[in-house]
Amino acid sequence: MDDSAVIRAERLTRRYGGRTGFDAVRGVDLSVRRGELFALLGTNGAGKTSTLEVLEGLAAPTSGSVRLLGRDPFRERRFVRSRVGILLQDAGFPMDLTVGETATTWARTVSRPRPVGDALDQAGLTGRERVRVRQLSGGERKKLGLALAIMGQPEVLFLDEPTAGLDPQSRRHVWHLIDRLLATGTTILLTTHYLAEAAELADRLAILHRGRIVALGTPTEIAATRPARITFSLPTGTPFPELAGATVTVDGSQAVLTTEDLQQTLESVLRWAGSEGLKLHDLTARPASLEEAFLAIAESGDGQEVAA
Ligand SMILES: Nc1ncnc2c1ncn2[C@@H]1O[C@H](COP(=O)(O)OP(=O)(O)OP(=O)(O)O)[C@@H](O)[C@H]1O
Repeated sequence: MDDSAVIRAERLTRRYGGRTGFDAVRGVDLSVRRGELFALLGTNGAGKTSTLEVLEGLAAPTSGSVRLLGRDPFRERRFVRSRVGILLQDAGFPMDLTVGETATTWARTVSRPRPVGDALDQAGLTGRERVRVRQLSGGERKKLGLALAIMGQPEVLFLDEPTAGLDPQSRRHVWHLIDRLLATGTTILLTTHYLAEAAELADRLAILHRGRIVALGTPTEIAATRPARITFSLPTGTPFPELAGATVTVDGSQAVLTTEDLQQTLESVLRWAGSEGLKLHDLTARPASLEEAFLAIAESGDGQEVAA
């Protein structure tokens, strides 16, 4: 296990409802390095929040071990609390306070608060200080949660679905905030259902499925566990040759090839088209996306570990 890990879980399990209860997390091993953004992905109910709460120290593991900044986050709350920021999915703010009052009250509870105006500005709430929490939209409450999570200038930031429910512009704003935090060395663990967001932001990610990690690696490594695709159209009835290493499907004029070696297959296709004097219309060639890898895992029943 990596000694430079800021967050570390070994054989982590979490069960709800006692001995005969439900195992939401079933033996998770992961480590997050200093300064990295690690994304935890998974279908609804896969166990992301259940895992996060244990890593944050908000719940004890049923078994296994967790280290946050080298400490037990559940037993050593005092130590980790001043160094860690947390955005919960449902923050439960007092509804009668204004945004400014909520932020000021929170700033008094952290040891190294940034200026309240700065935290609100970073989270995209400038000009909303006097608005009561009950009058905020769902997206604005999310932003308030973000402002509080970064208030203490944390070394480690846990973000449970930070962009869920945000409009595209606000989502982009949060991405820029995340970029700035990473640039100052913050370590970030986030969950998201937006695969393009994970592909864009994450240094590494894990896909949880039914409480187990079934894929772990960089977004590119995980996408590469699925075959690449080449598509084009050609005159109906044109005979198409067998190509080593590729699966070819021709439906009318539309040809779809899947391959583990995109470059080699593409070369073969272009050589064949050249020798036949054919023009391939609508030609596309691309590696698999993270979304394709995710869907393959989600549809695969129990799933197998696909990368490490
Ligand atoms: N307090 C609880 N008591 C019993 N079961 C729970 C409790 N909290 C969560 N679960 C169950 O544990 C499983 C994992 O839930 P969890 O919230 O960790 O999933 P998730 O991956 O975060 O899902 P989502 O993407 O929908 O937020 C689910 O089947 C859920 O019903």
